[in-house]
Amino acid sequence: MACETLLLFGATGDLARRMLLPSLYALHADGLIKDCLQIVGTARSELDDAGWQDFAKKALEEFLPADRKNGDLLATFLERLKYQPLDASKPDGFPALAEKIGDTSGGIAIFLSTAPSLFEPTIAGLQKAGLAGDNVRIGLEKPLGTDLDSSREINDAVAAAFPEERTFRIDHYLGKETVQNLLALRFANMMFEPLWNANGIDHVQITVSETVGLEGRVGFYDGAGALRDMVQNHMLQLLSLVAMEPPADLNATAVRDEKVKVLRSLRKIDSDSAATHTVIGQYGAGASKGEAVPGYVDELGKPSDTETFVAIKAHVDNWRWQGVPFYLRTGKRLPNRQSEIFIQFKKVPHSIFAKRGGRLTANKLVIRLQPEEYIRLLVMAKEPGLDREGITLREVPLDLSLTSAFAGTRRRIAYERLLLDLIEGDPTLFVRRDEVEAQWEWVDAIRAGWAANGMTPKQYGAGSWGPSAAIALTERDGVSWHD
Ligand SMILES: NC(=O)C1=CN([C@@H]2O[C@H](COP(=O)(O)OP(=O)(O)OC[C@H]3O[C@@H](n4cnc5c(N)ncnc54)[C@H](OP(=O)(O)O)[C@@H]3O)[C@@H](O)[C@H]2O)C=CC1
Ligand SMILES: O=C1O[C@H](COP(=O)(O)O)[C@@H](O)[C@H](O)[C@H]1O
Repeated sequence: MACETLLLFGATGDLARRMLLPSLYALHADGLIKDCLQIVGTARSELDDAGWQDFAKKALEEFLPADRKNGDLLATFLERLKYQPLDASKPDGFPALAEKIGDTSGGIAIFLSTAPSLFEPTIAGLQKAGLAGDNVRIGLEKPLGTDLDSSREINDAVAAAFPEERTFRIDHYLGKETVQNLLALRFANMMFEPLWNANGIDHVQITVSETVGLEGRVGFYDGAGALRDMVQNHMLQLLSLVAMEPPADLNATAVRDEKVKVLRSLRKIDSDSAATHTVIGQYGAGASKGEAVPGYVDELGKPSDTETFVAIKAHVDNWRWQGVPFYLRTGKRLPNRQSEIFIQFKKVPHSIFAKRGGRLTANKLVIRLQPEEYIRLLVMAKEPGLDREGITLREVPLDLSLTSAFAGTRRRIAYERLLLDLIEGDPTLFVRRDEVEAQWEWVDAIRAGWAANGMTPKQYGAGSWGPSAAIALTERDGVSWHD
């Protein structure tokens, strides 16, 4: 039987250059994909096989870490690569693509790394050329629409050719090692689960902060904004992993069933609550990592009301999380690149140290996703001494540095895992249609609330933690952001 093909749309794009080709090289170098698997790239650019191999070689030279570069492996990797020029918006080029692929009996894993406006014609073309059979899976890069309606349209177009079990929607955060570790932390340890609810937890914070600005993605970002670019997908996926019930199994259905229950339990933020439960900002000129940087509209070259920062106070209305706020915050041009989940536990019900001067701070758990990966539990300890003038208690960290605990293990980039799962057909770390749609439904209501309240982004200086209103959002509840 013939071997499988990986068919990559958007083969000449930025994502292919920075992430997909380096990830595929890593899978090749580690012997994780079959020797016979061919990688067929396609885009409009008029390249031949050698031209795309050259493109890939340059991308790998630029984006592979020095210790991963190996001339022999690079040569054998490039031999896998074939290229077919194609305008995916037109059906006539697809038969030539099918011909390039050749024998499809080994199956095809398709990855659409193109704008979603191309998904519909691409799928129609694939179908017509006989490239959408039972042994074909399709991976879809985000964004999956701009709202619930457009997302449904995309999902319907995909579903016309690919049933849900062969549709793999990418959220690259699910491929990150520490995100998966969240499942291990919660469900492979006995100590957290009894406290992982409204009785034990005061509030949760999820921060995904970036130092970068527009990074050349002007056209896309200004039409999206932080809510749709980051919250609708990555942050709601993180929230659902933090808040979900223990799945009965690690299989795709069990995990996704539990996540979607959380997403459906999110309390709607609408025109009544948008102004009190959300804050939007847009960066002005400032400094990033010590260097002066222009503001968003200067980078963009025109006035804009697009938010580059959003903070939200969310609630999961179910038994487990009643009364526990989930504060979400994400933005561009913030002081650090830092993604983390911060769990603030409740205070002990009674302090036996109070009369002796001992002051208690409630426990905290920090799950740092990037740039470093660690899990840190802050616990109270007594300072050594004879305590003649009272007991001094201090918060001390119990640290699990994943980087050092697994020092001999290479940290893979998210797309390595996701591409391998797509090739092998494991959907666990991909997003199901009902999840995406629940995410859009929640986000759409927020956007409608902003419009109804005439909310526009407040300015914040590049290099700051967003508008001061974002600080007020939590301080009103007596909570400080964990910076
Ligand atoms: N870059 C990133 O970091 C991220 C990107 N994404 C998403 O991934 C997708 C790809 O992003 P990115 O690589 O940055 O985008 P680019 O604009 O860099 O690349 C787009 C790719 O699509 C191809 N393309 C454009 N029009 C057509 C067409 N009519 N027919 C066939 N191919 C076409 C382009 O090649 P050519 O011009 O030769 O046709 C190119 O290969 C986008 O949806 C983006 O939002 C998501 C998360 C992060
Ligand atoms: O999907 C996206 O994610 C990146 C951030 O990803 P990370 O892995 O670097 O945290 C973000 O910059 C981009 O705007 C967004 O589209």
